[in-house]
Amino acid sequence: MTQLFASSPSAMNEKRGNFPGLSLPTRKHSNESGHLQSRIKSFFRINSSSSHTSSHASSPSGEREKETQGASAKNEKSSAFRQSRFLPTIGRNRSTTCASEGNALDDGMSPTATANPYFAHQGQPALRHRNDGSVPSSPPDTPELQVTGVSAVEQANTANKEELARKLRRVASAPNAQGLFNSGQGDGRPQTAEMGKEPLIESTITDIDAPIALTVPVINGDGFRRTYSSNSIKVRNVEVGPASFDKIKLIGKGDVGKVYLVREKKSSRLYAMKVLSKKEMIKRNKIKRALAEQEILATSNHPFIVTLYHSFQSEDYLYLCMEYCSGGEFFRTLQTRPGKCISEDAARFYAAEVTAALEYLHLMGFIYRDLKPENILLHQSGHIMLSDFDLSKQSGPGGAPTMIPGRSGGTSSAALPTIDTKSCIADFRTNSFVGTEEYIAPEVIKGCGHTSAVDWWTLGILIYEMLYGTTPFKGKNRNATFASILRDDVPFPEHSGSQPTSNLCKSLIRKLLIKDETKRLGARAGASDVKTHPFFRTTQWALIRHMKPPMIPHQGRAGTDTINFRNVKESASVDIGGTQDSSKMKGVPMDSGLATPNGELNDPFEEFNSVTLHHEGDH
Ligand SMILES: Nc1ncnc2c1ncn2[C@@H]1O[C@H](COP(=O)(O)OP(=O)(O)OP(=O)(O)O)[C@@H](O)[C@H]1O
Repeated sequence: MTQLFASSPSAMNEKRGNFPGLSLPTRKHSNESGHLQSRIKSFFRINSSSSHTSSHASSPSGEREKETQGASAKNEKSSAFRQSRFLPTIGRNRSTTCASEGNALDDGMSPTATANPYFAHQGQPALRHRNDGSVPSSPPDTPELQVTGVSAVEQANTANKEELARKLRRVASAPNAQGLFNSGQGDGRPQTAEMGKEPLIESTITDIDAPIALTVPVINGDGFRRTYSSNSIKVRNVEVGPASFDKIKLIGKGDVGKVYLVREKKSSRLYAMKVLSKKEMIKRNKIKRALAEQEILATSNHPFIVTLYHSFQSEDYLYLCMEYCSGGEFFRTLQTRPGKCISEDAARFYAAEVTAALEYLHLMGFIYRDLKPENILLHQSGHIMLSDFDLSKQSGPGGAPTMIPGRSGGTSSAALPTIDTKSCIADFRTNSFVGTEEYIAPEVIKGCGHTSAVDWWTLGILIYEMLYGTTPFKGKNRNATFASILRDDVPFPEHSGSQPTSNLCKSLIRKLLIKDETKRLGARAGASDVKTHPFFRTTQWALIRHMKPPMIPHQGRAGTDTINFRNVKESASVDIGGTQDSSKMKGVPMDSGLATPNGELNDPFEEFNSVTLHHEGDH
């Protein structure tokens, strides 16, 4: 068992730039709750007869880990996707950031974008490439807050560690480079038109204590409605506010937000609190992304997807109170390994967990779109947890998952019936230019729309990076990278220092990295295609949550020792310990420029849901 993350990071200067959304169709979801629930129900009905990822039962490690071992039928059902919930623990970390601060139309939510962002904009400075390893500026105007649990020495060392962290850092995620691309598209103001204008026709949670959960506001017309649909989550009106938490330490920083390790005063539990500046979101047109992230986190219920416990807002900030993944970023783990890579067996383990998480997301109608080691967090136990859903996209109502009979005469796994989760979002295409430079799929570069197949492409890149310590199409600049993505075969270097890669593994990578998305592995039946590839022949999908991860994060002495996180410098601290009740603090920052001609203020954050989510098994 390899113990990890203790070593100081070696100097690294690699960078990956992330992309902005160019345009997306407006979110139009009708009757989602019903669809989601029927999807889930039919999935479980089908799945009960097949071997599947979802039997993730209890997590054995960690004093704060929670187990729910459902004995009842209801519990068995829900436990198929999440039999265990983890409670917050420990850590130290790197963060992902936005690469650019375009002033465009948010989120790729503009309805107009059809331009090919690569060919139309080659050479433009729009998509900022953070080759200098710099860390974007933090959200400004964040007042100081009392910090507990951080020694003066540690704080004094921050500058040096920050320098190391910069070298370690290579990613900029979710940039809003739209401004780079979208001249002539829109007026550059935030897209508030489809936000919060439609009258609410239903705004109550009909039975917040019911085990099968429900719909929070439903918005009329072509608006979307939020749904929280799970047998094991109870949604309640938010039970906490900023003053309910003590801040311990800043552990991550993005371009509109910061992530703090916090302790809930009442329960003493640790959480990761993502605090997003409204002002910055408005400025950078990232409002919809934040709303989408909250929705996806609140809807998801899977052991490999970070758990949301509370979401609420104050006048200046949105708050997402999540499970604390004390193992930090998988990226950091990789970077601190010799050669920045891991063995094929270890790669198979992480690839399997990621596949399970993607399968779940697709089943729920979400395309993740930003898979990369930076967005894979490690739970204290060493299992993965996907995070950072601000680039994710929710499809409209899709089909129910269907059953694919096993192939007779195939391998044992191929002989089993499988689920076609692709059918859940099969027809959904979106056209944002989003992703991370080295991970971006050819169809995204071409700008002709993309589907959930982009997630299988990124899985191929991830597996490659785990094995080779670099990505396959990385060029000397963005255009070279894009050209290579569009044109080149996957290189499999075989120099003396490189570890041998099996033919099965190469076959999987090649199939995931097929440039034609319709021929790519996953195009036929989604995750089932991937899971039945012979590379995973030895993978026990149903037991994967019970397997011992190849690398176990170091634990600090105290739960608050964030040893697996980099030290993030905080220029201005967010006052998460304010005294006001969050529910009374909603509103638009006064200088947001969102006043209508009549002087009324549109609140772009009106649709942000303030909820507390009780997960089955948590106390
Ligand atoms: N639940 C968590 N547990 C532990 N650390 C976390 C958690 N969530 C986020 N972090 C840390 O904070 C960092 C920033 O989080 P995240 O990527 O979600 O923020 P972001 O503002 O969306 O960043 P970006 O601009 O890169 O998208 C992560 O890279 C990670 O290091």
